[in-house]
Amino acid sequence: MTDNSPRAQTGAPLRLGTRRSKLAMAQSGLVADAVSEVTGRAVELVEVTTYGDTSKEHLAQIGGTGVFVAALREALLRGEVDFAVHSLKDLPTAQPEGLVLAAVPRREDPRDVLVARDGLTFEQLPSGARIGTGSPRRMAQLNAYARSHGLDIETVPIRGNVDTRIGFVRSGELDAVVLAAAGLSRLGRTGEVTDFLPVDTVLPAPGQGALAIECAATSADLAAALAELDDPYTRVAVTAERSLLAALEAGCSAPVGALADLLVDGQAVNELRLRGVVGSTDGASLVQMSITGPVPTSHDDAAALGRELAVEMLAKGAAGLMGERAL
Ligand SMILES: NCc1[nH]cc(CCC(=O)O)c1CC(=O)O
Repeated sequence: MTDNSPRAQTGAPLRLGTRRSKLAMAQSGLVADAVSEVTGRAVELVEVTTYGDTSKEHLAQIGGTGVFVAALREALLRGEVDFAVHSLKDLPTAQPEGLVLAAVPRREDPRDVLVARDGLTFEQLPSGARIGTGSPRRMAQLNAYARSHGLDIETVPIRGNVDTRIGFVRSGELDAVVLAAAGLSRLGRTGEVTDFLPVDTVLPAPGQGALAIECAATSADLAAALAELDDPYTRVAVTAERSLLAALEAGCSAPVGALADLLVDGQAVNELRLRGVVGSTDGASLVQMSITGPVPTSHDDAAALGRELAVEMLAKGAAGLMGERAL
């Protein structure tokens, strides 16, 4: 297949559709530079306004973070932009017809972090500490950890961009907020992190820390060029994580955590481990399991690992824990 669109032939700048938020602009800017390098073409950012950017409603009520993605995808399908960059963890697991995930670049630190007042770590938070997070996944795991370690914390539902969320701590309204390390790193704000939460305590969202570069299926030449930015290990890991999420039939704001990592024995990478968790937001019940297999050599094999873990988690009651949410 060749790319017959006029733009492919003119050498005009490639148009990167992006949301206007600081995080989206930072992510798009990083990818724009990398794409310029591999294609030898200029890349221009085209702002696309999404319903999620303007709505004051609670995310859960308007259908999860997927709303941010929809407008970008429509712009791609209409040919108004040539490619788009998403946070992979915000992408619905079903790949829409007409669009391809051209690349998943090497993932950043997948962990969640704490930004707390007075430089406090999670263990140093005082009794009764109020921790802000809008994520049922983070609530479930923080509350479960607190229960099993005799800590007294309160998770407080919040939403908003990174500035808004950290603002709750700076204003003294909350003792701490939980954010993704990758987002803060891309914003150059890692210095504000007061604790990196171990993945054994809080397993990140499927795909957290990874970006997805998407274009129209008809832009075959562009897709091939973008594929140079793909990191095969990251792709395999996030494919397993997202397949677990899909097989649990959970949405992107469900209380599901997943992380696949490569186990290295000596010099050789020889196994992929996939860990998954589902919990009730109060932390009273948690299903946490892991599975290990040979490093998948295809996306299908990676997806199979995710489905296998989902079957085991469902057998341990995972479905009942997601049932408390409509999404
Ligand atoms: N839900 C919003 C969102 N989507 C992606 C990131 C951070 C970047 C990433 O995880 O790749 C964030 C912010 C956060 O969770 O703190």
